[in-house]
Amino acid sequence: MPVRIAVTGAGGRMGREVIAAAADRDDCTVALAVNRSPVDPVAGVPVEDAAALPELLAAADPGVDVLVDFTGPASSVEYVAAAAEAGVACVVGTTGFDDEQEAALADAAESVPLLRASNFSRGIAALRRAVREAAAALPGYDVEVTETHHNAKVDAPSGTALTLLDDAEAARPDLDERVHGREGDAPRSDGEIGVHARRAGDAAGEHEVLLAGDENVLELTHRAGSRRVFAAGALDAAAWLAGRDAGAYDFTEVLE
Ligand SMILES: NC(=O)C1=CN([C@@H]2O[C@H](COP(=O)(O)OP(=O)(O)OC[C@H]3O[C@@H](n4cnc5c(N)ncnc54)[C@H](OP(=O)(O)O)[C@@H]3O)[C@@H](O)[C@H]2O)C=CC1
Ligand SMILES: O=C(O)C1=N[C@H](C(=O)O)C[C@H](O)C1
Repeated sequence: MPVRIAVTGAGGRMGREVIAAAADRDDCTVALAVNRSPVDPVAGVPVEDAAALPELLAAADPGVDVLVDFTGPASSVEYVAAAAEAGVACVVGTTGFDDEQEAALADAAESVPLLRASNFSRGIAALRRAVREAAAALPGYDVEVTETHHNAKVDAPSGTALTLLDDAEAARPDLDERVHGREGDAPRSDGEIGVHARRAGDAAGEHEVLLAGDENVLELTHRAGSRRVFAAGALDAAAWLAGRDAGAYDFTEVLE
C-alpha cells in the first residue's frame, strides 16, 4: 500500500514539486495538501487551509502516514507539533531554524519518527562524504564554502552550506572561525573558514567547497539542475520513514 503523505506549503516551490513528483510514483500518494494562503489545486490535488492541519491530521479519512514539510522555520515547528500530536511521522526539508526551533523539533522526535535534511539531493550526500575526506586529507589548506541560490531564497547561508561547514569543521577542528563574506584590509588568518552566499536568477541550488594549498587547489561543486532532485529525495525519505520507531533520522540513513 502506498505511503500516505500530507504536504505542507503545498503552494510553495517545493510543495508543488513534491506533489507533482508523488503523482509519478507507486510507493506514495498525497492524501492531504495544505497551504497558509489559498491556492488552486496543485496537480489535481485540492489544497486545504493550513490552519485546519491539526484536525485534518487527526481525521481518519484521509489517513496520513508522513507529513512532508518545506515551508519556513516557524510554520515547520507548528506543523511538526501538530503531526506529533496526531502520531504522524515527519520529513522536514525546511532550513533556517534557530536554536529554540531546533529544540522544538528534537522534542517532536521523541514521540514520532522525524527525518531532516538540509538537502535531499543524493549528489549533496556524496559531496558531504567527499568534503569530509578531502578536508581530512589536506591539513592546513584554506577552506571556503560558496553557495548560489535563486533570488527569492530567504535564509542565508543556505542550510546545505551550514551542513558542509559542519562537515569540514568535523574533519578539520582547527577551522574554528566562520567568516561570512570578507571586506577590510586584513589577510586571511589561520582557523578561518570562509562562507559566501550569492542570490541571483532562478538557480535551484549550487554549493562549492574550495580547498586551497600552495600550488594545489581542489574544488568540489554540486549543482542541482532543478528542484525535482530534492522532491525525489524527500519522497524516498518519506517511503523509508513510514512505520519506523520514534526518533531523529538523517537522510544519509535512507541512502545506506
Ligand atoms: N532540504 C531540501 O532539499 C530543500 C530545502 N528547501 C527549503 O524549503 C523551504 C521552502 O522553500 P521554497 O519551497 O523554495 O519556498 P517558497 O517560498 O516557494 O514556499 C514556502 C511555502 O511555505 C509557506 N510558508 C512560509 N512561511 C510560512 C509561515 N510562517 N506560516 C505558514 N506557511 C508559511 C508558504 O505559504 P504561502 O503560500 O502562504 O506564502 C509557501 O507555501 C526553505 O526553507 C528552503 O530552504 C528548499 C529546497 C530543497
Ligand atoms: O531554498 C532553496 O531553494 C534551497 N534550500 C536548501 C538549503 O537551504 O540548503 C537546499 C537547496 O540548496 C535549495
